[in-house]
Amino acid sequence: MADQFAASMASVEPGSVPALRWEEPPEGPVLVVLDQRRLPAEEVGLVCTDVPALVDAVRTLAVRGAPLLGIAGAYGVALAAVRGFDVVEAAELLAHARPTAVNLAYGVRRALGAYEEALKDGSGPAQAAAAALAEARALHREDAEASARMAEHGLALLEELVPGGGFRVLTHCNTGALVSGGEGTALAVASAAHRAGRLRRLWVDETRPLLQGARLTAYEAARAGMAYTLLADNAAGSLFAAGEVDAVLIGADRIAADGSVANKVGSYPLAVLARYHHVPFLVVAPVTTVDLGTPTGSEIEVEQRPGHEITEFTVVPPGAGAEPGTGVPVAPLGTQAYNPAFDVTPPELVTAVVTENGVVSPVTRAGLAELCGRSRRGSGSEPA
Ligand SMILES: CSC[C@H]1O[C@H](OP(=O)(O)O)[C@H](O)[C@@H]1O
Repeated sequence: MADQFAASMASVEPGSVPALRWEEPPEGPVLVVLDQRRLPAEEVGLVCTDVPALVDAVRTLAVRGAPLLGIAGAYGVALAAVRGFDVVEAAELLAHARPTAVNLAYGVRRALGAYEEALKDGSGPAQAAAAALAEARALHREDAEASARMAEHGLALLEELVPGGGFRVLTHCNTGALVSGGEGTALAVASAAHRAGRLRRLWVDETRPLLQGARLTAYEAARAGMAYTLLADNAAGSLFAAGEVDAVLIGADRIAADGSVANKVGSYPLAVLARYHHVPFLVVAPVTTVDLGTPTGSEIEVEQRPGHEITEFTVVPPGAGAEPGTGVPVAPLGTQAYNPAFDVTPPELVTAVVTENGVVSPVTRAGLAELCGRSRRGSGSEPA
């Protein structure tokens, strides 16, 4: 199965990488996720035959990125239902696999809701499982559509904010097709600018400690043929000082009702740099990442990850395992490490939030609520 998936990857158009796919082999349905821990060296599919396997893939960031976590969570509920596992228990495990990205709980709730609704309407377990799968597929499609519309709105905003020559855009972490049913969020805007011949340079923060930028954004940018340059996170300040950045484009894991943005750690310092250097700081996220149930940024739970991600340098070589703690120590044994996966940027440092329903700038509670209100499926959601 994994080989088939890898083989299918080879034929994938540059820039559009299937980050996950539902498969129905004779031995029973599975969710195959592209193991992002092994990129860029290997394109290997991780075959999840049950929910614990998917939960482990989420926790170890084999599958990652807010919108994709929502899609994976929804398929996970469907997997539990079609394989006759305890669906409510599976939903609980999935929704709490990682705390910060609101999309995960949202996707789980979407599929669980469809399953329970079907049972309430008198359907049997098989039909209810089919309803959960249909909802996961719907969420997958919706996210792809949202990605395309975010790219349109984001490109139009860049044209407005950065008139004249091409854009030199700095991005952090990874926000492309690897986090989405489509081409992603912030990186989808950069891809649209690239296709329009307007992307002069994509500055790619390596994004310590898990190097999503160096490993994943560089991989996606190279496949798409973008003009990109990788930099150490610490070097971003000197790029701003040299006047080399026209705009910052980042994604989000949870946007609170007041417009506070939780995103990969290192986003907040970029917002401060952008403000000091009068550079637009743009957050690109679907409305499913806006959580009107969380009033302010101080209520967002920021995931604290294991210290070995900081004290060891871990790159999964081809064919090797991806077990935690298999890295090369870069600090003395026993070193304590502070390793928040995200930080929170206050709304006053965000120039605009770009969603599939449009742009809000400045970022206000009312503006966000209005954008979310335009959605068919409603906005963000209370955590499951
Ligand atoms: C647009 S979702 C991508 C978002 O998720 C990343 O976090 P992680 O790699 O830990 O899943 C990062 O915050 C990105 O901005």
